[in-house]
This record gives sequence, structure tokens and C-alpha cells, in this order.
Amino acid sequence: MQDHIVVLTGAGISAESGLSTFRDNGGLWEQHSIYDVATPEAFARNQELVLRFYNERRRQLQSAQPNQAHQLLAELENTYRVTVVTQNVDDLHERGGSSQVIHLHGELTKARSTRDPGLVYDIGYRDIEPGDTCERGAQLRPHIVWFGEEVPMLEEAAEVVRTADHLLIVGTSLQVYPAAGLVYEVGDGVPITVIDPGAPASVSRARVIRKGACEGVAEWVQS
Ligand SMILES: CC(C)NC(=O)[C@H](Cc1c[nH]c2ccccc12)NC(=O)[C@H](CCCC/N=C(/NCCC(=O)O)S[C@H]1O[C@H](COP(=O)(O)OP(=O)(O)OC[C@H]2O[C@@H](n3cnc4c(N)ncnc43)[C@H](O)[C@@H]2O)[C@@H](O)[C@H]1O)NC(=O)OCc1ccccc1
Repeated sequence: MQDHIVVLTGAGISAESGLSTFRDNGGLWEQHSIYDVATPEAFARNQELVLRFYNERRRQLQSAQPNQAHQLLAELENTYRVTVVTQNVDDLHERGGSSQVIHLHGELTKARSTRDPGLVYDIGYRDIEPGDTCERGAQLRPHIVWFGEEVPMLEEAAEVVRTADHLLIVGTSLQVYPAAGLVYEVGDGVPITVIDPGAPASVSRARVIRKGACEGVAEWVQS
């Protein structure tokens, strides 16, 4: 039975693809307040501003490419069972070749109905405009988990982490919950590796590789 490698990723793994992280200097949350662009209240207050924020990020994503870290994780599937649990809303894991990706916080390339959350549409890199509606005439919104909103994939992700033979954590500050709490679901004695140049100190007994994702994942794969 192949070992099961679970990879928990954050914005840091896409930094070397040119996508800005959230908390680093010049990060997204420096340019925009979470409360103006990433909460249901913000959407109710100023739909146009929120849609523009995600349209800009979707356009940025269209010109971004998966990097060596994304590709190396995909190649691991030749030898191991690999599941990626990501906080990222970009599609770079899939474009890098990963086949098992759980998006905890949604996907930029999808939209959903504001009336019926079950109505989800693939929109590629198209903009969502005020007046764009679902098949029942309700405004569309980004298929993203905003702050204060439930994380529907949480239990499925926790189940995956519980079955890990190795937990690899790449490019996340582990400051957003309940996603950050997933590291505590790993089985006793299961090896944990953190790859992050500014590694958060919070993951006890983890092996830490203080390097960027591309160099760090390459080093880990060789080890
Ligand atoms: C700010 C934080 C304290 N707040 C929260 O966690 C809140 C509130 C909360 C809940 N429980 C708590 C417990 C304690 C405290 C607070 C809370 N959580 C919520 O609101 C969650 C929802 C949270 C999800 C929000 N959506 C996102 N994303 C989509 C949007 C969007 O993308 O626009 S979160 C978003 O921010 C997070 C950013 O974190 P990272 O990805 O780690 O990025 P960051 O910039 O922080 O770090 C980058 C790292 O990379 C490293 N790095 C840099 N360069 C490189 C490099 N080259 N290579 C490798 N690494 C690198 C850096 O060193 C750094 O370590 C990601 O999760 C990302 O998805 N919902 C909820 O609790 O709902 C209730 C509920 C329950 C049931 C029913 C109804 C309601």
C-alpha cells in the first residue's frame, strides 16, 4: 500500500508564480482591508468593489504559471498517494498536474448563486459583473469562503489529514482558522515537514526547511 502524503499549502507556494501572499510586505491584506473585500457584509455593502477585487485576482491568475513546487508535488503521485489540501483559491496545483486537490477556501475560477449556494459555475478567468445571474435570476458571487463564512470542506480535509503517513506544510502562516487547526488532526508520530522561509514556529516536532517553496520542495523530495 503506497504511503499517503498530505500537503497543506498556503499563499507562499504561489509566491514564486508571482501571486502576492496575504500578510507579507506588499501582501494583499496591506492593500485591501479584509472587511472591505472578503466578508459577506462587504459584498452586501459594496458589491462592485468586491467583484472588482476578485476580477483583478482572476486576471492576475490567468497570466501566472505553476512553479517547480507545484510540479514536483504533482510528480510525487507517481510514487505515493498524494492529497493537496490548500487554502489557495488559485488553480496552480491543478495546472501543475495534481489530481487530488481540496480547496478549503474556494476557487477563483468558479462562481455561485447568491440565492442557491448549490448552483456553482465554472467561469474560467472571466469577470463577474453586477447583473450576472444564475439560472434562477440571482446575482452571481465568487465561489470563495469569506471571513465569517463556514468552511464546507473542513471535515473532508480533516479526514484526509488523519490518514496521512507524512504531513508536508508549504507556505502558510497558519493564522487563519479553522484551516490552521488541521495540523492537530495528524496521527501521533507521523512525520511533519514545514517548508517556509519565514516558517511559523507553531508546528511542534516538525522538521523545518527555511527555504522558498521551489528549492524547499526539491530538497525534501531528494531527502
Ligand atoms: C484572520 C484570522 C485570525 N481570522 C480567522 O481565522 C477567522 C475567524 C476565526 C474563526 N476561528 C478562529 C479562531 C481563532 C481566531 C480567529 C478565528 N476565520 C474565519 O472567518 C473562517 C473562514 C476563514 C477563510 C477566509 N478566506 C480566506 N481565503 C478566501 C478569500 C480570499 O482568498 O480572498 S483566508 C485566506 O487568508 C489565509 C492567508 O494565509 P496564508 O495562505 O498562510 O498566507 P500568508 O500571507 O498569511 O502567509 C504566507 C506564508 O508563506 C510564506 N512564504 C512567503 N514566500 C514564500 C515562498 N517563496 N515559499 C514558501 N513560503 C513562502 C510566508 O513566510 C508565510 O508564512 C489563507 O487561508 C487564505 O485562503 N470562517 C469561520 O470561522 O466561520 C465561522 C462559521 C462556522 C460555522 C458556520 C458559519 C460560520
